[in-house]
Amino acid sequence: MTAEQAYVTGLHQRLDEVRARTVARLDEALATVPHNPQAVGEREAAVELHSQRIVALDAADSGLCFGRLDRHDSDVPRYVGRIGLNTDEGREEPLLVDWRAPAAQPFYTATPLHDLGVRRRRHIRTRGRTVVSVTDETLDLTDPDLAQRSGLAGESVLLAALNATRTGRMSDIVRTIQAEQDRIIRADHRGVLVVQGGPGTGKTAVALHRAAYLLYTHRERLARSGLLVVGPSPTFLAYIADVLPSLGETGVVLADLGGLRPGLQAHAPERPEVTEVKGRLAMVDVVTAAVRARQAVLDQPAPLTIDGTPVRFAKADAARARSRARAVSRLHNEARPAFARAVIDLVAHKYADTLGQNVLGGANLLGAGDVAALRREVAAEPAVHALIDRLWPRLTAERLLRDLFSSPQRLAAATKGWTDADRALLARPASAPWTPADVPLLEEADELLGVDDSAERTAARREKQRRLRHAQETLDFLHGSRSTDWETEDESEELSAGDLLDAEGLADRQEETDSRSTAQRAAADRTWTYGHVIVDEAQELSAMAWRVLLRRCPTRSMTLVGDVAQTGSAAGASSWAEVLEPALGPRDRRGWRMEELTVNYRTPAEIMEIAAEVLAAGGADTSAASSVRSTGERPWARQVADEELADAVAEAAAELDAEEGTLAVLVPRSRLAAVTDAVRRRVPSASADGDLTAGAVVLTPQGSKGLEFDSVLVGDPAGILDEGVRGHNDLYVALTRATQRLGVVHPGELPVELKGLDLR
Ligand SMILES: Nc1ncnc2c1ncn2[C@@H]1O[C@H](COP(=O)(O)OP(=O)(O)OP(=O)(O)O)[C@@H](O)[C@H]1O
Repeated sequence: MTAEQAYVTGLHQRLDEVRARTVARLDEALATVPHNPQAVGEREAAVELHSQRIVALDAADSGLCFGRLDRHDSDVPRYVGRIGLNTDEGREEPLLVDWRAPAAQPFYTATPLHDLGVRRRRHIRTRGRTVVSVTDETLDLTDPDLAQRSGLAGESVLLAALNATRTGRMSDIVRTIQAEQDRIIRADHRGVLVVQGGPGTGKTAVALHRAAYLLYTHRERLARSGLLVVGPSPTFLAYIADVLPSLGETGVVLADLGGLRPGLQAHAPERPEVTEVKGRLAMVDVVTAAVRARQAVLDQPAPLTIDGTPVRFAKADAARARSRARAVSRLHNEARPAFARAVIDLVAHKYADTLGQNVLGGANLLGAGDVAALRREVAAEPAVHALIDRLWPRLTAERLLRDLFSSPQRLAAATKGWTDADRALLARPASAPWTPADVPLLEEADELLGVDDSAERTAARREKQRRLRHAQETLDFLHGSRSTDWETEDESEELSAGDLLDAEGLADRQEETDSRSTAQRAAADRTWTYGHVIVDEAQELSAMAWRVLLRRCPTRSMTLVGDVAQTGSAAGASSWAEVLEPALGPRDRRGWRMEELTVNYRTPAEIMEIAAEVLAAGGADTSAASSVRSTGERPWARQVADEELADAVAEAAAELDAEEGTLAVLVPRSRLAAVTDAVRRRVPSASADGDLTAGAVVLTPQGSKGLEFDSVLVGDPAGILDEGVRGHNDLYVALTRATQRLGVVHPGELPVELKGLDLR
């Protein structure tokens, strides 16, 4: 241990040196005064690079080095840690190998049967900069202890990590990644990789470590294109938010479906049946029909008056203008200027016809120049613009959908062939808040609307002209104030700003450079396409949501992790093929490939036994992953009268809250408000807003997706079974959130699936 302490101290010294040098470089970059737009860009890039590096170095400080490999063919040990470090001279074996580098892989995957040249694997545990323990594994088949081992790498270190009390924030697992997880983390980035695994198999952990691995391995490409991680809810995103920064990676966009649209937080709750309808692929046709319905023709001719002259705009004119516009662009707003031009042309010609006839009482003798003048007159007429707005309004996605869902007539026209019951699910007032399931619909609408940016372009042109004028004035002033008295050589050789720049260059220089990071720019841009997209709890996504994600990632470099046995939403998937084939084609024929995780690291065996019964009763064709550990603590059930449920749950919550670690109370949605009130009265530290670090939290099973707690208390399991669209899956999710202990409080009979619980 003393030798390892000396080595680790050396590594920290090296880390400090590298950090000091990076800080100096950052200071240097900040101090430079860029003289042209390119230099501004270079400066920004240097500042970004050094700042990122400092963040990564700081993140690596805690637990810097955690492994050592002794190999058959080398006397020099290989140390594995959070980042790579080398000496200035560089030497064959780096001081520290980044856990993501190929040279570190044997630390995670070497076994006695496939030792990959490794003789001994050493796990080094540190607190701050102090080594607190060293655990060795010899990968020697003749080792007498070998038969005792389970095949888990670094078993005692792993079990210590798994038994640790939870904080309400997920932490990284770099020290104890298991071989089956490592294979997925390092899998080829191309194509769609689906990771199926039961609860607690580390899917989320693997997905996030894969993000860090890909950023390390494809840094150049992903630094430009960005990486998106999609999770099921804002609570979940808060839960995982620390993992990537702790691995030194901050440039990743984290979003849930409701937060994926720039500038919108669509998180209002919604009935599951409504979410299901909105998630159907048929909604593409509904949105398409809604857009086309806004490209109207007239029911009857529209009378117009241009400068006192009546002009009749007929139904056929509207139809002609519409076909002309549709021929110009598929996109509604982009086609609008063409529609406006067509209407103005048609009105101008009619106007010309009327005037020409009026003047001469016979054939129209007005020339092209006259018609052009009349056209300008027509274009200035407010009534014509009102007509254009009525027939082809400029639309935002938000306006389109609000108008659609709040109008029974529009809705009926856009959902031909639907049942009245399904249609009724879509109806809502215009003031209703947005929900996550609306986001794919809004995006679908954007795709059909496009943007009519002619106004922005005109404004940008004007702005550029303004800057040019200002720049020209500045240059004129500089020239004007320049000394004309060329007395000395020196002075004549002095360059003024005007010699180096023309007005255009100066105007460009005033244009703001975009100094936002890739992640910031990506998150603010709906049309951004990412280099890689990772989706957690991917089984929950609807067909419409898949379209959004595939649009964000046309290269299909994606990792989808989830468990089809945990699907709660009716819009989600019960088999990967069912959801992915329509969008991606068949498995393994370049459509998508699948990897599986098989070991449950979270839930103790005692609880998994019960959960497996629930899974089987729900008719799942998968079996639950096996647990790596047992706690010896039996899960229990307590029966209470229905009207006492909230108080009894609060009582039991207070008992569990006295135990170490975090606590979740999970109840059906219909009980959420009453139980939350009761629990908050008994356990004052309980969080009201889903803050997982508060100690105790009350959630629905749906809201607990992807999370974990030391203690879980399920209230009214029969209610969970009854209320959910896939009730057994919901109860399965609830039971498998526990890392240590589980209690169930039930009114009435205990559901048969839970008969294995100890009765209290
Ligand atoms: N190799 C590992 N070393 C240490 N801890 C691990 C390892 N793998 C998983 N864990 C821990 O197990 C727990 C479950 O992991 P995670 O949340 O990633 O599972 P999951 O498969 O996403 O679960 P679910 O589908 O139920 O949400 C976490 O606390 C995680 O840190």
